Amino acid sequence: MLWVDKYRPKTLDKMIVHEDVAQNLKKLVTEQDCPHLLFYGPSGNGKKTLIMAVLRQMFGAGAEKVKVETKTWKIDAGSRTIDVELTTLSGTHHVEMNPSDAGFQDRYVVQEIIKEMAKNRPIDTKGKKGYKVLVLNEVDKLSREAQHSLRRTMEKYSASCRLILCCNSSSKVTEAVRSRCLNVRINAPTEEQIVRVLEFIGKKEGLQVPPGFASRIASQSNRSLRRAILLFETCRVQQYPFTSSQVIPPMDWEQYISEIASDIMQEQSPKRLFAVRGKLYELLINCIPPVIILKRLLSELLKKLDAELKHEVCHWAAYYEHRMRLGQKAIFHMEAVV
Ligand SMILES: Nc1ncnc2c1ncn2[C@@H]1O[C@H](COP(=O)(O)OP(=O)(O)OP(=O)(O)O)[C@@H](O)[C@H]1O
Repeated sequence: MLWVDKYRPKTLDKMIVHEDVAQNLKKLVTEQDCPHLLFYGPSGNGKKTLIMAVLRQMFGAGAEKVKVETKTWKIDAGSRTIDVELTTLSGTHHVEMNPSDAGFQDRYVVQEIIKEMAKNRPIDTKGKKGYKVLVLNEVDKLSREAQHSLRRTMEKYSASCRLILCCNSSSKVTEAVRSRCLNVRINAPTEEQIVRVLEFIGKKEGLQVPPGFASRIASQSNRSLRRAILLFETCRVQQYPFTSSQVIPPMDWEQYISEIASDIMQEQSPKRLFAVRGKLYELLINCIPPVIILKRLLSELLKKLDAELKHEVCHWAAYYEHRMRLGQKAIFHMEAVV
């Protein structure tokens, strides 16, 4: 098991960062009827970890037992029937899914599937009526229509179901949905907090970590906890015992993008564009999200460009990034930027 999974804190009391948020959530879950929750913040910093711990606090250790199901739903949309395939993770008291996976059919997922799940009210062990939790990931990627439907579901079934929404950017979630949830922002941890987590893992693994080594990893991690832990594990595989001068390798996909940026700068011809397209495909095949590729490519290009061109390149990158979000085939838009 990778360290990021092995050392993911399981309960709200064991959090090494965001302890204050965890304690507030604990109070909320134990003392009151929990509202709908919206977790947002940069990637790799503990949203999922907190959500899992909240579920554990609500339903006990049983919340961790989940089964993965991929089902095709037949949805009646007026004159025709639509097939929507969706993967869900379901436990006894909760269901987790990523409704934006259904692409432009996402509103059917919200209108039919989520509504159906929200309707059924479970009965707890004491015979009282309990509630079900639906965890929806990447809600910022949902279309407007889907978000409007979500708002209706939230209102109508609030007695039988609680929603826990998770996303990177709350500005892409409509005001109507945001205002019906308790918004929980999960900030990127500081470098000191990252060092604390790395030292904790080092201790658990029984490693000798030279002074300053953890803080070097933290400063290269871009304040992402997941990235810092992955880098730490890469260093461990590469060389142990650690030395204070040991090179911390960059992520290979990042290095690959930096090569693409050099290719673009060296020559601007159809032949080179063709070669770059192949490399972009390679990244997409390895499941690097297109938006992340574009962002990274832009930051690599900005390092190499003349000051007067920077503004224009940023403008076109932003323009095509927006179009990419509206469209389905990312490669066209990435190529347009190149
Ligand atoms: N409070 C914490 N204390 C210690 N380690 C943590 C904490 N929160 C998260 N981590 C570590 O950071 C890793 C990444 O966290 P997590 O998967 O929760 O991020 P995320 O914000 O949900 O990311 P994404 O938005 O990309 O899904 C976890 O695997 C875990 O090892």
